[in-house]
Amino acid sequence: MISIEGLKKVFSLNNKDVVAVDNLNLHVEDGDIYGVVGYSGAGKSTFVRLINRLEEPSEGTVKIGDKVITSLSKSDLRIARQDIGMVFQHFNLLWSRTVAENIAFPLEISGVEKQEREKRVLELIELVGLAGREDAYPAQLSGGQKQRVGIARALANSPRVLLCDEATSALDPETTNQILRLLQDINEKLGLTIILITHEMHVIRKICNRVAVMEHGKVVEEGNVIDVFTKPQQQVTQNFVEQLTGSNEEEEDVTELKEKFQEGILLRIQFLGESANQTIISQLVKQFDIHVNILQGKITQTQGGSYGTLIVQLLGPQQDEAMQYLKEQDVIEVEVIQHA
Ligand SMILES: Nc1ncnc2c1ncn2[C@@H]1O[C@H](COP(=O)(O)OP(=O)(O)OP(=O)(O)O)[C@@H](O)[C@H]1O
Repeated sequence: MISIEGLKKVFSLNNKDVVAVDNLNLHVEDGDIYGVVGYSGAGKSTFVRLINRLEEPSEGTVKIGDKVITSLSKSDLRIARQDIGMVFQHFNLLWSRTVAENIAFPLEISGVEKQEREKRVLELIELVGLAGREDAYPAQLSGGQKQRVGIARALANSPRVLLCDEATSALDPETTNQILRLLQDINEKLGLTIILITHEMHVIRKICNRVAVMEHGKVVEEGNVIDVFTKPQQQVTQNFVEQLTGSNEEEEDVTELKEKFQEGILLRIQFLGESANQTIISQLVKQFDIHVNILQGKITQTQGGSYGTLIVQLLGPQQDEAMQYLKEQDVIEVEVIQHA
């Protein structure tokens, strides 16, 4: 488990103090893919760099397993860092070295013998899907392939923790999805704990099981992804969730929908993540003498189930009974927008 207590980082800039990370507390369980999301300047990059002491904290402790990282001497820190891989937004590859040589680099530093090194490099190349490209130079690779090299290099010393600092932010959407799938695969295959920093909520949605939202150097909200997505508490979290659900636009549309669909009952159904909710609409149509007119909606999948909203119109003799049935289901929340 990773345990972070009272972490603080103050930079001094033109004789002014900038508090980048401010009394940050966080607990990450083994095997988590833990997402940290926040707007630019929230302190995410500083935070992730404090974990392996690429930045020295001003205050606080970072504990990984039974090692207090923040109290280690420089030489002990070097050894402890073999347990903490890191992936960067701009890959940070060595441009004059081939793919295989880039991946071998951390193994050379930790003194692994040549034969063992070559074997490990081949395993890693296979793992990240770069077979056949071992002799290419970074300049000859696509962005996604460069990041695969970055990931393989980060995994070279078989770390227990992988820190990803905006690992997909320089990539197009399709490549982002491939890299996220690779991270998920590695998490499952190797049981690796991943802390992933991002400003993109869809990255959190795709692969994280837990999320922390950062603002002004602090964690302002945290929890299981599905809980935070379905019941965001803070304004900043609501803004991030709206990136995915488009609920901002939805509010504007509701007035129009009410005018356009004046018959029957208009309902907003919020799906709360349980997989059981997926057949609710079809069950409704089977059980009651009604028509369901789906007017608007966005349902999306997370690691914890589906969530999102649907706006529907119920029409027919049993529309009230159908509405009552929906209200009794505890895997959804139902709000009556209009009842003719
Ligand atoms: N080396 C530094 N010296 C002075 N101030 C810094 C330094 N590094 C970061 N900061 C400041 O600390 C704050 C947090 O920056 P940080 O880069 O950690 O945020 P972020 O959430 O990662 O944002 P971004 O995604 O834009 O990098 C910002 O106000 C930034 O200007």
